[in-house]
Amino acid sequence: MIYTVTFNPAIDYIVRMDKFVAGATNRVNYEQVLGGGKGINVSIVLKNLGLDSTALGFISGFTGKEIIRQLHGFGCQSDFIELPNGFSRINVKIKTAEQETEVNGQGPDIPQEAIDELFAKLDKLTAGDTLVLAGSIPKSLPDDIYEKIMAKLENRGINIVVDATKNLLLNVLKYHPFLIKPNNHELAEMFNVTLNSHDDIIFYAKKLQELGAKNVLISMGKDGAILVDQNGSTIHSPVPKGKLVNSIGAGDSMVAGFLTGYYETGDFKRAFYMGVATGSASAFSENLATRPEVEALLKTLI
Ligand SMILES: Nc1ncnc2c1ncn2[C@@H]1O[C@H](COP(=O)(O)OP(=O)(O)OP(=O)(O)O)[C@@H](O)[C@H]1O
Ligand SMILES: O=P(O)(O)OC[C@@]1(O)O[C@H](CO)[C@@H](O)[C@@H]1O
Repeated sequence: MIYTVTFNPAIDYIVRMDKFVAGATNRVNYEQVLGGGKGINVSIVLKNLGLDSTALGFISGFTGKEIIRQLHGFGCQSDFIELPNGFSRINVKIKTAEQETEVNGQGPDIPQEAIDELFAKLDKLTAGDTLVLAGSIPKSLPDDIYEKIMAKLENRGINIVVDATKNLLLNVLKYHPFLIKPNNHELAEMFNVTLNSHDDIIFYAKKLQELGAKNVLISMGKDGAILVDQNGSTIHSPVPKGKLVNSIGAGDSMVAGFLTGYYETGDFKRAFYMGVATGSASAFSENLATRPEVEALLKTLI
């Protein structure tokens, strides 16, 4: 079974307007309310591609109920821990033709008993399971929480995927995650460098491998992606042709596509192209990628 963990799920309130002026009253001409957060997006796209998963994490309040309602609407399973306090955050994504502005909520505090409950659920995972740890964690938690989860699950034959930034990611590398997916900006930030070429990106992706990651997938938005896999092969792919509509969740879709390609074929090259096609299929659509959209783009890549 695949499990995803979202520590800080969100309602994504996506609005479009001609122009956004800070300090003024702005009126939208399009709005959408989507249940999200990185792990939840991964679960939705996995389901769209034909793979079952169980979404874990913490949920709270009226927004939490809506997130679960939408997730179940996609046919996904969930086993969230309901917090007694606060409400799951609302993340506002403001889009104009020129720019995207995000205002992400902070989310509820997570008490120690709720963390213990999550650890008890994770303790039931067995060899052959996959665990996707994705997204930021609320301010109330220490930034070694992913590390603690991985330490507990070490040597149990569980494939762990981590999609996180900075220390949250760097601290888990010694536990040999199966897959990590920083974007090129996050990679540069981690090493405090400027990345000027694909060779630079490959060099630092390999450094992440030296630090312990097995497969390193670097996403580069409209410039495609690079994979350095556990067998030492490196592949680059541009994105397929299409029109950008909404890139929110493109990275999560890429993770879901990679896992689907890998579990269907055991082939990293196929997994990589499936990841790129799935990321782009989401970027080219208002909603997260569907299987027919992914298959259509995949044909243009390989
Ligand atoms: N403008 C775009 N055009 C085509 N494909 C895109 C575009 N943006 C993203 N993608 C696809 O999605 C993949 C992941 O995108 P990106 O690098 O933006 O991830 P990310 O930064 O993790 O995104 P997010 O945090 O918004 O989910 C890219 O490698 C590419 O395949
Ligand atoms: O604050 P985090 O957890 O880093 O990111 C949260 C978020 O931006 O990520 C998803 C897109 O990847 C959205 O559904 C959600 O709003």
